Amino acid sequence: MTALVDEAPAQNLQQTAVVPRPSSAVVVRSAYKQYGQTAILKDLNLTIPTGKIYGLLGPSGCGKTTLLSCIVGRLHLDSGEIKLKGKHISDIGYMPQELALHNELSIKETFTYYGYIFNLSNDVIETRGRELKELLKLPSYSLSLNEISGGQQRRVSLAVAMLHDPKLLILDEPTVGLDPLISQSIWELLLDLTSNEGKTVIITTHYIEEAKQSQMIGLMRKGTLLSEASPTELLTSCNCSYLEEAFLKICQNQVAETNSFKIPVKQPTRRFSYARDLPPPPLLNNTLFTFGRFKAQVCKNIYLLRRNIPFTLFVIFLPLIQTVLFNVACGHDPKHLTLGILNDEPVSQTGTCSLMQTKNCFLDGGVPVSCLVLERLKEKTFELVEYSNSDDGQYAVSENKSGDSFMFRKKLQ
Ligand SMILES: Nc1ncnc2c1ncn2[C@@H]1O[C@H](COP(=O)(O)OP(=O)(O)OP(=O)(O)O)[C@@H](O)[C@H]1O
Repeated sequence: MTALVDEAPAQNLQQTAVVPRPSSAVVVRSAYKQYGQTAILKDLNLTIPTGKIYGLLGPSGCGKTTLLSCIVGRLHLDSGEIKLKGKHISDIGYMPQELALHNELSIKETFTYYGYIFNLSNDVIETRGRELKELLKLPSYSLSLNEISGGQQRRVSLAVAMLHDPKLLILDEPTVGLDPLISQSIWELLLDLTSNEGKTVIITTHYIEEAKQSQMIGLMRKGTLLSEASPTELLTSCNCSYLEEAFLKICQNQVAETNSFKIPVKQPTRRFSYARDLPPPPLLNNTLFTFGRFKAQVCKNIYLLRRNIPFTLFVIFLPLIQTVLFNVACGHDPKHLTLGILNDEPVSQTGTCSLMQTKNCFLDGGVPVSCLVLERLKEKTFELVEYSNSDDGQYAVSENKSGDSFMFRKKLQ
């Protein structure tokens, strides 16, 4: 078993109860995750109340994205537990840190594609799309994603996460690189969604001060949660005016505690060797086929093919050309192919097959079999060059219609 790095356990300012609150939208208990030999999440506990914005803060590389990926089921925990209030994938809207959109699709086509995935009707997609376009100040519907800026693409990605009106929104750095006014309008939208529509939002951000608008803040460092409290509680308990300052103090306290008491990190209660022993994903999906997804994929492929006419023509006409070439090349008799035949069977005194003989059956001693074969070959398109055995030597030369000479070697007796 790999020893996990020694870190102080999380000091939850607000609550350390193991039993989740009944209204919690997400509960994570004793979460462990490692990549290779490196532990990324270490005994992480986190509780996200329903109907609130939960700001997950922490320095780059502390494991925020890994945690969110485990919550949405993209990654599996090595041990521990994640419980979600929602049971279906459509209860979650996830905006990943890296943009996972098709750059060739237009904004409208992107909405249609993701709308179909979540079984939305065309009318709902149209109405929700227009609302989100307005709210998030998106550019023209007809522009494709590779024609708009990175910030605009992030807003399209946010709109896609919100399109199906999920109960839980998981947003990985939605405001990075955005105009402060647009960032502020996004925060206002999120506040409205939580206070008026009872949605829950988990948001990660590098801008610690903007997270002040969350109702709950989780401070993460090196794979553990240092603190989980409301912004006011954090500021009061640390006696600070700014969250940055409070975060710094909490980190310093953690380092001091680790150094003075050498607090060992709690080891995982269970370690697993086989994939089948891994904790179950938070959302179970037992469906083999979803019509909405199928429709979305077909639709997306049609959009992409429409964008690339030469490729589409190639895809349609290549099988056509292949079929014609196959039919021309295979299954025909070769034309103008000179075929020489050395007939060792005595056929007649003149050494040639007589047409008269073909009237009799060869079993009655009438037509030699070789003559029948030759008759059939003459019906074909070969140019036959015949030579019959007349015992006059070991070689014989003959010519075809074009005047080419052929030499047959007689079989030695
Ligand atoms: N697929 C992977 N294989 C190996 N290591 C990985 C993998 N993905 C992430 N890591 C490592 O896990 C650690 C945590 O990464 P993660 O993306 O969760 O951090 P983060 O807190 O979201 O950082 P940021 O704020 O910069 O996005 C990093 O050290 C990263 O190098």
